[in-house]
Amino acid sequence: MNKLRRTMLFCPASEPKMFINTPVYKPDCIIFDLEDAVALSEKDSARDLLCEAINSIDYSGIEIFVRVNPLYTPFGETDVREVVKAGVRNIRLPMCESKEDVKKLEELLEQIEKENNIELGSVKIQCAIETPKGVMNSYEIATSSLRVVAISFGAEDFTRELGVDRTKEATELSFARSQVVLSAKAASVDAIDTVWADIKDMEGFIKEAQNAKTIGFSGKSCIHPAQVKEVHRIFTPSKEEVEKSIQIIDAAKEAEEKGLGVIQVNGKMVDVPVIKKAERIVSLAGLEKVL
Ligand SMILES: CC(=O)SCCNC(=O)CCNC(=O)[C@H](O)C(C)(C)COP(=O)(O)OP(=O)(O)OC[C@H]1O[C@@H](n2cnc3c(N)ncnc32)[C@H](O)[C@@H]1OP(=O)(O)O
Ligand SMILES: O=C([O-])CC(=O)C(=O)O
Ligand SMILES: [Mg+2]
Repeated sequence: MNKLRRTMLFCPASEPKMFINTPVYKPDCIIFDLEDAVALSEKDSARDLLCEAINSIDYSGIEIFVRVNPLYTPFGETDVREVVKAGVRNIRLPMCESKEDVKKLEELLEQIEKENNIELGSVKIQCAIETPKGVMNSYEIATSSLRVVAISFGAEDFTRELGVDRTKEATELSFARSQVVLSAKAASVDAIDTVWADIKDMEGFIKEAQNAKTIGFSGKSCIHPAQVKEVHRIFTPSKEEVEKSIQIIDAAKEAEEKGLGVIQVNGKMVDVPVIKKAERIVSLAGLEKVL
C-alpha cells in the first residue's frame, strides 16, 4: 500500500467547466472520461479538449486517470495515443474481459512509449471489470501485466449484461464485488468499487460505501463532488481506531521484549494477525495524515 486511492472522481472530458473544478474537491484520483459520459458526436472534440487542458490545470498531486474507449471501438486507440502523448500516465480500460484485452493495451502503450521517448512501462493501467466474463477472469486480468495497478468494478454495465435491475440492496452484485476484491488482493493491486448513480440518495450511497470498505475495497468511484468527502470519511481510519492500533503495537513490542507470545489488550486477544492489522491501520493513517 503506497498510494491512496480512496476516491476516483469521474469527470466527463466534454465538460471543461467541471474538469477545471475537479481539484477543488480534493479526490485522491480524477478519472477524465472519454467513454460513456461523452456522446458519440463529441468523442473527438472531448479528446482534443482534454489533451489541450490537462497540462494547464494544477492538479497538485492528485492522481489522474483517463477512461479511454475500449480498443475494439473506433476511438480507443486514438484516445490512448493522444492522451499519453499529452502526458497522461494512467489509463482506465473499460469493459476489460480477459488478459488478452490487457495485452493489447500493453502492446499499444509500449509502441507509444518507444515512439515518444517515454520511459518504458511508465504508463499504468486500471482494468474495469464490468461483465460476467470479466468477473470470472478478474484474477488473470489483475496479474496480466506489471502495469496493472488496480481493478475496478462497474455495476451499471454488469447489471445490464446480467439482464437484471440494479437494486439498492445490491444482492445481485454481492458475489461479483467480492470476487473483484479477492482477485485484486491476491494480485496485490487496488480494488475500486463501482459508482452510485442516484446522486440525491446520499443515505444509500453511504451504506454502499461502508459495505465496500467492509468487504475489502480500497476505494470507490464517485460521480459527484458530494460523494468524495463521504468516501474519505468512511475509508480514513478514525482517531480512536488509530489510538487503539498504536496501543496494540506498543503492547506487542513490550510482550516481545519479555518473551511473551499471545497477550490481551483491553480484554481482547492480541496475536500476530491482530498486530498486523493494527500496523496496517497506522500505516494507512500515515498516508492519510491522520497521525
Ligand atoms: C456508469 C458510468 O459510466 S459512470 C461514469 C461516467 N459518468 C460521469 O462521468 C458523470 C460525472 N458526473 C456528472 O457529470 C455530474 O455530476 C452530473 C451530470 C451527474 C450532475 O451534474 P450537475 O447537474 O451539475 O450536479 P450539481 O448541480 O449537483 O453539481 C454541483 C456542482 O458540482 C459540479 N460537479 C458535479 N459533478 C461533478 C464532477 N463529476 N466533477 C466535477 N464537478 C462536478 C457541477 O459543475 C456544479 O458546479 P457549480 O456549483 O460550480 O455549478
Ligand atoms: O466503473 C464504474 O463504476 C462505472 C461504469 O462504467 C459502470 O458501472 O458500468
Ligand atoms: Mg461501464
